[in-house]
Amino acid sequence: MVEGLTKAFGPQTIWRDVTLTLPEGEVSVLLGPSGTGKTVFLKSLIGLLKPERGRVLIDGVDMVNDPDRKVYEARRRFGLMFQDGALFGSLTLYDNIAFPLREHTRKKESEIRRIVMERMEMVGLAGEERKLPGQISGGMRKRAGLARALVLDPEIILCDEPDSGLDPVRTAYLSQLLIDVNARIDATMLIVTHNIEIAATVPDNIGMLYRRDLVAFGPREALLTSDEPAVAQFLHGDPRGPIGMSEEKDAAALAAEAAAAPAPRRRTIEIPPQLRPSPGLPPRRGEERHARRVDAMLPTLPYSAQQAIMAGRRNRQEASGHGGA
Ligand SMILES: Nc1ncnc2c1ncn2[C@@H]1O[C@H](COP(=O)(O)OP(=O)(O)OP(=O)(O)O)[C@@H](O)[C@H]1O
Repeated sequence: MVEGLTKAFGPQTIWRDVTLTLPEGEVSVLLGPSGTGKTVFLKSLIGLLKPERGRVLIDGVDMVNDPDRKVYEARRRFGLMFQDGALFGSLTLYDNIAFPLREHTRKKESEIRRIVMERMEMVGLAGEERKLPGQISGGMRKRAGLARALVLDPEIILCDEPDSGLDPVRTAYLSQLLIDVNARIDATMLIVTHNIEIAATVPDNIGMLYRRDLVAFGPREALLTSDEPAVAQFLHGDPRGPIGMSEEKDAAALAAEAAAAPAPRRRTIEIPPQLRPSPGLPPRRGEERHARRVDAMLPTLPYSAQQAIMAGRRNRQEASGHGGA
């Protein structure tokens, strides 16, 4: 749970008064233009960066204000998947993935071996144990990073741009892998990405950081149908709108833009079905909890979001009625 979090570097406020609760066992995506502080946000959640104000509560431990020893202990509850896999270049994949177990636990090598092999199998890297990070593709490095994030049985998994540098096919595989991991271990997940395809198909919830603020956080359908100008511009990848090249446009620039060419009505985004776990895996418990939460908030959501949620449920029922997944 994040409460009133504010982070600045010197005079530069990155974001302020961010409050949100990551729903337990659900998958959430954090979107936002480059430089809005998404990575800084992830680092603040695990106590690597210290915001000036606010709290991050993980099972009673405040990752911002509690003593380092407690924060370090609580960090074990997180699995972290960084952009480039953040692997040690001189260690084999096996030793990279075993690293947190050797560092944080007193498990015997035989037990470590069992866990590492199981996680490598889970991410499709069985047989690659002896390779060095420099000998494998970027996609494999990311999967190795994910395997390493999983060895301590995390309750919360944070992924920083898991798709960066991947082609669309590898990105689709990785999306499926993230959903499968969620189905297997029921961890709370937060994925930072610019990738609209991931945002549209993977999460239960989406949030967006913009103008030093968490402008929205809610069910996937609510964000994807949002008419908030910055959210709609971002989702459509449109140069017209409040988001500028390197910073927000000021009011004069926006007025000049509107006078030069009034923005056409944007098409509503077609909301694709959310990915389901691969055959043979259990249903996601987070999905069931999400459905119950959404039921409770449904009347408070905009009409377009309600429609999208109901349509998605109808499609799912029809698909399962016809024997589909
Ligand atoms: N340790 C630091 N010291 C000073 N400024 C920093 C530090 N880390 C990040 N920043 C600044 O904070 C801002 C947000 O950076 P961050 O990497 O979190 O953005 P982001 O939203 O993840 O961007 P991108 O999507 O491009 O990765 C940037 O302006 C960056 O220069």
